[in-house]
Amino acid sequence: MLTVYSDSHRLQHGQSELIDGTLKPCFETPSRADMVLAAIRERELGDIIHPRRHGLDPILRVHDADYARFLETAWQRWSDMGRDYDALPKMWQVRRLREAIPDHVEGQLCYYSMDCGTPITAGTWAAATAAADTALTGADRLIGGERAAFALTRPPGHHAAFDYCGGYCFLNNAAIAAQALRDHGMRKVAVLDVDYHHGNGTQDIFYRRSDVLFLSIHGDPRTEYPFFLGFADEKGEGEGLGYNFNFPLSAGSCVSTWFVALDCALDQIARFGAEALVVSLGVDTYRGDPISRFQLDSPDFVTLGARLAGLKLPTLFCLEGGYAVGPIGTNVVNVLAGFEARG
Ligand SMILES: NCCCNCCCCCS
Ligand SMILES: [Zn+2]
Repeated sequence: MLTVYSDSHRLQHGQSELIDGTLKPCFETPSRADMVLAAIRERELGDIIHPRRHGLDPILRVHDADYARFLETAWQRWSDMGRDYDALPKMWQVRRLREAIPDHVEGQLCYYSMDCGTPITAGTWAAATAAADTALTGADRLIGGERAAFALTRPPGHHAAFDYCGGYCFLNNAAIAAQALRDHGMRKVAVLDVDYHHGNGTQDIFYRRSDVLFLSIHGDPRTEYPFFLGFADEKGEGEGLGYNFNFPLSAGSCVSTWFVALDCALDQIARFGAEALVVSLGVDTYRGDPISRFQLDSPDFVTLGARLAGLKLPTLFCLEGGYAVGPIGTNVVNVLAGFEARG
C-alpha cells in the first residue's frame, strides 16, 4: 500500500496541554509519526511519497474562511504580544455569552478552540496544511484508480470542525479528502471513524448532507471526550437525516463488543452504496493507550484491516489518534497489512 508522508508534521510540536485539570507535556508528539514511518519501512508496506501542494481551495470546501485565516495568522499575532510560548485559550464562549467574534487574537483563540489541549505554535499552520495536502494526495491516488492509500497525517484532523479546532486537530484531513473525492466525481463517500474519541469535527462538517455518510465507533461521550457530541441519537439533520451513525460504547468495553459495532457500521456503509471509503484511523482504541479506555490488542488491528477490506471499496486511511507511542507503528501497520492481505 502506498503511504503519503510529509516531514512538515515536525513543525507541530506543542509543549503542553491542559488535561484532567493539570498542565502536562503534549501527548500528540512528532515521535508518533516517526514510529509509524519506521514501521511502514520495516514491514515494507509499499512506496512512500511526499504530498503535492493543493492550496487553500480544498480546505475551504469544508472549513470556514475566517477560521482558516485565524489559524494562519494566530501565531504571528500571539508572538507580536511578546509571547514566545504556545498559544492556548483561557476561556470559552459558553451558553448565553455573545457569539461575537472578538477582534483580538486572545479572544479569537477562545472563540475558535474547543479545548485547552490544542496549542497553536509557530509551525502549526504549515504542519496542518501539509497534513491536508497529505490526505489530498492520497485522495488523488484513489481518484487515479488506486485501491488504497495511507495518509500519514499529523496533526490529526477528526476533531476539527467547520470553524473550530480541538483534540490536537486544526484542519480535518479526512473531511477535506472526502470532499475532494466528491469533487472529483465520486457520488457517495463514507467516512468511518475508528478512533477512540468521537469524530465530532467530521460529524459537524457533513451532518446536513446525504452524499457523505459519517459513522463513528467511540467511547461513550457520557464519560469520554469530547463529551458534548457522539450520542447514538445524532442521526443527521435536514438532507443529512439518516446519514450519520454513532456507536458509543462504554469505557472498558470488550473487543468483541467493539467488533459487533464495526460490523454494524460496515453494513450501513454497504447499504449506503458508497463508492469510496475514508477511514479516520485512530489506534487509541489500543488497550495500552494512556488517555483511552478500550481493549483492542495489536492482533485485533489486523482483524480490523481485513474487515474493512471486505467492503471492496477504494479506501483512504488518514492517521488520527494513538498515544501509546511504542506500539503505534505496529498497530497502524497491522491495520494496513490486514487490509492488504484480505486482497
Ligand atoms: N482524559 C482524557 C482527555 C482527552 N483530551 C483530548 C483527547 C484528544 C484525542 C484526540 S484523538
Ligand atoms: Zn482519539
